[in-house]
Amino acid sequence: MYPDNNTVIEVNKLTKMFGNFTAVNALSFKVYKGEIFGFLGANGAGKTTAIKMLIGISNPSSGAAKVAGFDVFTETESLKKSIGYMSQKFALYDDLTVTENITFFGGIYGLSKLQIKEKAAALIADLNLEAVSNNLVGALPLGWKQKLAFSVALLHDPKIVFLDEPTGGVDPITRRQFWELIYRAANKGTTIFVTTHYMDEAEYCNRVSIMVKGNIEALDTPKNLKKLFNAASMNDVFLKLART
Ligand SMILES: Nc1ncnc2c1ncn2[C@@H]1O[C@H](COP(=O)(O)OP(=O)(O)OP(=O)(O)O)[C@@H](O)[C@H]1O
Repeated sequence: MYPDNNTVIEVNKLTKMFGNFTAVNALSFKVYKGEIFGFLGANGAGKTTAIKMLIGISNPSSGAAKVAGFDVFTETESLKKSIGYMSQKFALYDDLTVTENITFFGGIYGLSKLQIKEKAAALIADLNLEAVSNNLVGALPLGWKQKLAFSVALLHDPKIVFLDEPTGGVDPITRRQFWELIYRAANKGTTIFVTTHYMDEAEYCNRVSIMVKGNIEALDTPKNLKKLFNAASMNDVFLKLART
């Protein structure tokens, strides 16, 4: 399905130690253009530590990785320009309006004034935010904030967007709507690297890896993982692995 020349993330024995503690242990995997890659694991499994290395803000202890063609040790500035990032904890500025947030992040991403104006108009229309474009983001419902934060993370047309628990705290219908945006971005060729604790979302991914105590214990399509673990759902797969 995904030929090797479409590899956008290539990880080889990537490891992170904190003193004597191995938080991420020799991860090796590839992620492809336009793929929705689920990066699962229980609390403390090492997901955030791995993501920090992949987005170029934490030096690996050993191993190698290329993200969007850039080395995570030596080319972090170019790497950062080629990716988008959104987490549950840090997204947008509550005390700026919708338009101001878009303008601010567009500037950080190095877009021109004209590009920002055009992209802001398209984004606001796309998300049906016309009526609230001059409202403070802090006053928006959480689900709207998340959709806006995702769209802002895509402003500079990154090759890959990293989503660290992007849908925490909202209801299943709102999460489903968020995933519609993910599918649209993936269909346009953007790679989605997503962590989640919601197993229904794991089912939506093209492939899923499951980390247990710093190791990737399983990596395949949801369909194959269910077969492999003789499980009815990804929830069952996850519980079987997490219990081992
Ligand atoms: N800076 C640090 N120094 C020491 N230990 C750390 C540091 N950062 C993370 N850890 C430890 O590394 C392990 C993995 O943490 P990490 O935050 O990557 O897990 P996670 O899978 O992202 O968990 P969660 O789902 O709760 O976000 C944990 O045991 C954590 O305590």
